[in-house]
Amino acid sequence: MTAQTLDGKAILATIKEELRGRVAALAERGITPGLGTVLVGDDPGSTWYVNAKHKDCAEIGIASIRRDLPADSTLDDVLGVVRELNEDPACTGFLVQQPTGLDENRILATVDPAKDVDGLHPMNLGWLVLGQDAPLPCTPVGCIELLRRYDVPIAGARVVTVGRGITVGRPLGLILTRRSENATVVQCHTGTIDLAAEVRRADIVVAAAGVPGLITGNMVKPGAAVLDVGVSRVVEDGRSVIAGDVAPDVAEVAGWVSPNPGGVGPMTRAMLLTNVVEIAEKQAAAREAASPHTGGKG
Ligand SMILES: Nc1nc(=O)c2c([nH]1)NC[C@@H]1CN(c3ccc(C(=O)N[C@@H](CCC(=O)O)C(=O)O)cc3)C=[N+]21
Repeated sequence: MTAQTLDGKAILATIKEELRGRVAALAERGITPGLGTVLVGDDPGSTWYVNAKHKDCAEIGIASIRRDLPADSTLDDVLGVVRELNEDPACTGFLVQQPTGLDENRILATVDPAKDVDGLHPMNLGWLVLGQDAPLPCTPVGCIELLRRYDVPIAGARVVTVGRGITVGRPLGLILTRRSENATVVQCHTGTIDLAAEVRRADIVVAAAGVPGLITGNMVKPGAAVLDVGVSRVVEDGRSVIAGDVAPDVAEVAGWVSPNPGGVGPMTRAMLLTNVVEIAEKQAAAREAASPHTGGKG
C-alpha cells in the first residue's frame, strides 16, 4: 500500500483562491485587511517564514506592515512595537514571529486579542477552553483542514498527537475534542512510556515532537493518516534540509501522509490568511453596526 499524499501546497493555492473573493468583498465595503509582522533578529528560518507570509498576503490583496527589529532588541522595544500595532487602524491583525528569545508570554499577552491572528493570546486560548468562538491557532487548524479537504474521517477517529507544545499539540487536542470535530484524542509527549503502542492504535497521527524520523512504519496502523508537523534542520550532503518527525517508510503502511515540506507548513500559512480575513470581516461588521450609514466607499 502506498499512502495518498496530503498536498498542503495545493490546498494553500485553493484556499488563497477562496480568500481572494472575500478580500474583494471587503474592498467593496471600504476595508483593506492589513497583516502586521514583528520579526526580531535575522534567523534565516524565521525570515523565510515572515517573507512567505507577506508574499501570500500580496497575492490575495492583503496589505503588509512589517516591523523588523535588530537581534539585540529588548522586551520593552518589542512591547512598544506591539502597542503601536494595537493602535494602528491599518493593521487589522498581526503576530510576533517566535522565537524572539524574549518573554513570549509577556509579548502574547500584550497583543490586542481582537488582532491576534496567531490565536495564541491567553484570552483566545481561554475562549477555546471555554468553547467560545475566537481566533484559533493556525497550525492545529491547518492540520484539521488538510484532513477535511481529503475527506479523512475525523468524527469518532482515534487521534494520537505527539508533542504538547503551545502552538500545536496542546491546542490541537482542545480543538479535536470539540463537539464539531468529535475525535477521541490521546496526547503523547516525551513522558509517554510506550509511544509505539499508543501510535499503533491511532486512526490519525499528528507528529509534532521535533524529533527527526520519530514515527516509523512499524508504529503505524495500516491505512492511518499521518501528519508530519515536525520541523528540524539537519545537514545532508553538506547542505541544510528540513527533516520531519515521520520516517519515509510510513508511506508504505499509512493510508494518507502529509509530506514535509509541502504539507502542514503551507496549511499554517493558509490558516493565518484565513484568520486575517475573518478578523477583518468581524471588524467591518462591528464598524457597520456602530455607524450603519458610513460603511462602504461613500
Ligand atoms: N508567531 C508565530 N506564528 C507562526 O505561525 C510561526 C512562528 N511564530 N514561528 C515559527 C513557526 C513555523 N511556521 C511555519 C510556517 C510556514 C511553513 C512553511 O510554509 N513551510 C514550507 C517550506 C519550508 C522550507 O522550504 O523552508 C513547507 O513546509 O512546505 C513552515 C513553518 C510558522 N510559525
